[in-house]
Amino acid sequence: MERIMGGGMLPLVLTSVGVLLLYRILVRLRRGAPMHGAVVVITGASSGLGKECARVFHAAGARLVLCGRDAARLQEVVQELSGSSTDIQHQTFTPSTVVFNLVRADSVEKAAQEILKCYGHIDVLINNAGISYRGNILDTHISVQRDVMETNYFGPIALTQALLPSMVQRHSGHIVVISSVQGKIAIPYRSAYAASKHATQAYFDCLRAEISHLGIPVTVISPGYIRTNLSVNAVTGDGSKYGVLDKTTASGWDPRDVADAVLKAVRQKSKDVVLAGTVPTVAIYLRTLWPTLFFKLMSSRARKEQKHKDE
Ligand SMILES: NC(=O)C1=CN([C@@H]2O[C@H](COP(=O)(O)OP(=O)(O)OC[C@H]3O[C@@H](n4cnc5c(N)ncnc54)[C@H](OP(=O)(O)O)[C@@H]3O)[C@@H](O)[C@H]2O)C=CC1
Ligand SMILES: CCCCCCCCCCCCCCCC(=O)OCC(=O)COP(=O)(O)O
Repeated sequence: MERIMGGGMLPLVLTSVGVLLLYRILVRLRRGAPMHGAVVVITGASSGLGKECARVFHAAGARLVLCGRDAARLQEVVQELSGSSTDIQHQTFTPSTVVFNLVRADSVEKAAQEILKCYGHIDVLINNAGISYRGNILDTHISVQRDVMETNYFGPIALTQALLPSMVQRHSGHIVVISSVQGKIAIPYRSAYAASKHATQAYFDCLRAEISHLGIPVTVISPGYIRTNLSVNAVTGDGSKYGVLDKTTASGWDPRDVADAVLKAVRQKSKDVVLAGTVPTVAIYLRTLWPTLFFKLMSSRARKEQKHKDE
């Protein structure tokens, strides 16, 4: 045996162990950061994409802090997650909840302190909460433009700025924001929403650059249509609720698939991710590479939509 090991087996064994180790390192690098025990804060966790993100991060073993305006609906999510057992490969933790309205600056500041008290620190902040809008600029009250901006832009950036110092102090953390394809291209009759998402993209791009040396990644995720109640909950030009499940929303991506992609982006610390089909992706490139054609297409889309409304 000694002769066999000495005469050729040893290099073979060492090479095999080396290859196996390399393989395990590559698999770990591909999978990205582990989520087990990570403290993950999710806003807008009571429904839609936020609720699905809660499900996938919970299953991955994260310690969740779920945020929303409605305490009862957040508790329902906690009950659902605590009762679920499918797909779970790790020890799981019962989520905590923090109830607050993103548009109220004082409540955001208080909520940030409450969030930090849950586990003493946070590892990942997922700014997901948001509201959409349907309307013609000519018929839209300026207060509606401001309200959408408060929910989708000022609220998330206020929460980010309130939580960031604790991440900087620990030299650790990760900021994530759910933007939209409409943070990259503006389509007619979505002025308030598209403007808030463009502002979101710009702010978090600046933040990424400013804190990259601190080892705190910033991930902007821009999905296309997702099958949620976003259009039902959208506001119109006079501030009333739109209340319609649009065909584009109803035929959108399954929120579970989008949540899986969010988990992957967080694990891999991706910087900017577009989760959309061919047409929106081509439209994003067209906006930069051939803007005159893009603007023509948008004008034609606006005319068609207006004609449809007039009929
Ligand atoms: N659905 C889609 O087609 C797409 C959605 N997105 C983005 O995904 C994110 C999630 O939306 P989605 O799940 O689709 O829609 P939903 O309407 O299902 O969820 C929106 C969530 O935001 C929360 N929210 C709304 N306003 C406030 C507020 N003032 N303060 C605190 N929380 C608030 C709601 O919580 P509650 O009412 O309980 O307070 C709710 O949980 C949004 O940022 C949206 O822009 C991006 C691309 C496409
Ligand atoms: C293959 C040839 C392509 C040529 C490109 C032509 C340009 C076509 C325009 C496409 C517009 C896509 C819009 C996508 C919008 C979107 O996905 O928004 C996601 C949301 O946030 C949805 O919110 P909403 O409230 O609007 O439902």
